[in-house]
Amino acid sequence: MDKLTQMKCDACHSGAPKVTIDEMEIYHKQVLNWVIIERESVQRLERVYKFKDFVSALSFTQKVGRLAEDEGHHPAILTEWGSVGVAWWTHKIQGLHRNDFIMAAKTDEIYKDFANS
Ligand SMILES: C[C@H](O)[C@H](O)[C@H]1CNC2=NC(N)=NC(=O)C2=N1
Repeated sequence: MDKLTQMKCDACHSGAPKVTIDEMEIYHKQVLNWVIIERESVQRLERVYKFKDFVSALSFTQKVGRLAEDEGHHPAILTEWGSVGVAWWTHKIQGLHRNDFIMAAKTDEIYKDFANS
């Protein structure tokens, strides 16, 4: 199984396939801190990251935003004092695509720079 952090997102299009249950299980093993949750009939990946203050939370948010722009795939983000909630799903297919697991893994990589601060 290739590492999600080394993959690039595919261009999103409405005909793109959602991940199968088997793929979901395989990919989820690399992003175990994320939950797969269905909201308004759309499956998504969600994780809440903790920070020492708002400035750190905002800095992390900006880095995730830059990653999203670089990959052309964007999250829902809730930035608060001390925490940032991130959700990944693919709007075009109203569900989970491999892109979302790639982005969750890359979001975890960004957090490594903050985890011990
Ligand atoms: C035109 C643009 O690339 C597309 O609309 C992209 C933008 N970012 C996206 N992000 C997410 N999460 N899902 C999408 O379907 C999506 N589509």
